[in-house]
Amino acid sequence: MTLALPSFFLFHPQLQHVLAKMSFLDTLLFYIVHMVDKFELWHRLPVLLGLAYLAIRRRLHQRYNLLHVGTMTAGNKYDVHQYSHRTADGKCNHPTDDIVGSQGTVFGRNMPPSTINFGVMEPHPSVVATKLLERRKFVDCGKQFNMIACSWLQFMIHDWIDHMEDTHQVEIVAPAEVAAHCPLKSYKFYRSKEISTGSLHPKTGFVNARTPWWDGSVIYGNDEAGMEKVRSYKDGKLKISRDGLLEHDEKGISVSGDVRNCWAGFSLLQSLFIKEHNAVCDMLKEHYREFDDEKLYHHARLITSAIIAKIHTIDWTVELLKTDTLLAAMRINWYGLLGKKVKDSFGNILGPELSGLVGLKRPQDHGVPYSLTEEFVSVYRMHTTLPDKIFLRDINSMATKHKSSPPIQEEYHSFSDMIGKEGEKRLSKIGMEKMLVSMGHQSCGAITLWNYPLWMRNLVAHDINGEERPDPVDMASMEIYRDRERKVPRYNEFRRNLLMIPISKWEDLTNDEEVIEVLHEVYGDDVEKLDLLVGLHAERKIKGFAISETAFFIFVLIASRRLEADRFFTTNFNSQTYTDEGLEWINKTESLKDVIDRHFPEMSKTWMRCSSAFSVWDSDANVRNYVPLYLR
Ligand code: HEM
Repeated sequence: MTLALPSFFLFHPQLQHVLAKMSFLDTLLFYIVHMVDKFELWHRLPVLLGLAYLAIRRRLHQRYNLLHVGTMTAGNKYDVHQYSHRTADGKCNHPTDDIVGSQGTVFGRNMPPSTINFGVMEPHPSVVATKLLERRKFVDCGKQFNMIACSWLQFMIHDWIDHMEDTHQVEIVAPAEVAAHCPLKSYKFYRSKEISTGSLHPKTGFVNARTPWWDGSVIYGNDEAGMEKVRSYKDGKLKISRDGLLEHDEKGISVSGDVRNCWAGFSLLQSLFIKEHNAVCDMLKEHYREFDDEKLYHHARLITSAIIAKIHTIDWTVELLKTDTLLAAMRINWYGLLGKKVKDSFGNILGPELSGLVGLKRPQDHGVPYSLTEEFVSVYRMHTTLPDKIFLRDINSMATKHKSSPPIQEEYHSFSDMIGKEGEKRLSKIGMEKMLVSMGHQSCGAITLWNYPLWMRNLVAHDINGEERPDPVDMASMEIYRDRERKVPRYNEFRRNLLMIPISKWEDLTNDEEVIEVLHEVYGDDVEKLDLLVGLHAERKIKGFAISETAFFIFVLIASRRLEADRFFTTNFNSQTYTDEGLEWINKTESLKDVIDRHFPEMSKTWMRCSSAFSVWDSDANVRNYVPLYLR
């Protein structure tokens, strides 16, 4: 039995194709979602109804937006009991296939590769970058998100994804129309490495150089060699220098799990979580005297990775999507509808909705082996969050009653000076505490058009080993090229594939007349041509959201998947694998502020007025709301 299609979708063959595959129940659920979307309603609904909408959406995306790229079994069976820890390269996590999720596996997809045949140069990426992306005047995020939150983004990206490159180069030459405004008239870069998948659809895929699991590889490395480099081989600990910052090799490159395109704020977070790892080792050693270096390392890695995942879930994301519904949704992902107290007392006995995804009896991949996806990479292109300068605070002065000190006027650094080896040198002069307090007080860039840092249009990018490349690149235009090269659908096709209502005119996207005028200039009247990155930055935002709704729906699917598909957050999230004390450590850590308090006991008391370490530190704390969350 089929239901009549809403008129919005009748003209879009790909979507009809998806609907044709839907069961009767899913078609019905899709109609509910679609009706709510027509009235742009879900985020205005009371919390419980909003949660129901998101639950339906997630179910639909789990069924229709997970595409495996490659053959279904790539690896071998193995004895899970031999691997009660995370391996260096991400192997041996999936219960029956040792390769799934390991370094060097192929990116999955949330939708078929783009079917619309615009050329990779249409319109020219440098035109798009110059006319629609490049920063005119820095737009910040207000008090919602600070530079720690921005660095956290990169800290996570470098845990999960990095497209491997080919040896063939592409050259992009700016056309005459914009050449005078492009810092680089031409630049070269390597194509993304595309390999045959051995399956029919898609026939090719792109390779992830990092382990896609939430395994802390940003500090632990992505393979044996990376792991060996960072371990001290004493009491399970990782290498860290006396000033609390990363150690450096003879070339001045930091010793850490990931060194590519790093900047001082990113390396600061790496140091903070190495400190955390080492503190966990001390705690474990005190309670489990029989543990040797190896056991301490593996347990501390599991615990620290879980803390990172928990902070991202119930602290960072809650600040990114600051609404009651998302506060409830993210806490449900970790603790379930019944909340922390019930879960702490009884464990995960009632399944994903009531007890959360963490601690489920079995990992759940919805029939598609775990990987991160091309679309996930694309929606995380958030370089507009990076500012032009980093302002330093004087932490020796007295904090004012707003727990703030003005930036030291003469003490700021151009952002580009904070990158790579130069950035590391500056960071060691600034020191960890001053940098953390300064980043806490500075708002990061807003995810909007005309906010792409100009300095990134002439960027010296790094090789995988942190060495500077000889040829600078124009990141703004390269990002446009990358999505097209990887056949990620453009904005409108992307929305249709995500069961969202496509736009039919520029006014559906934004009210900003100036933006509409330039969209016309670049894309004419053809909304199908609109690049995903531009659409995500132009889209009207939901109140409280720092990102677009389109990007958010990919997060709804993938944020859950990172937890529910991972054996170490499900079957093995128990005291046998983590130890009792380890679970207790994770349990009592609810936020980044808790981690900061552990290592800098006076810092938040003196400098942080707000509730989360990811909002601007001199902003007001959340006002206590006496209405229970689910009744709001
Ligand atoms: C100093 C800070 C940063 C620098 C220098 C930097 C630089 C780069 C470079 C050179 C690439 C590779 C581009 C390519 O070859 O396609 C890249 C990729 C990327 N960056 Fe950044 N980035 C920085 C911060 C961030 C932040 C804050 C985010 C926020 C989410 C971010 C998200 C991404 C994503 C999603 C990719 C694509 C990865 C892939 O293709 O697999 N980056 N970045």
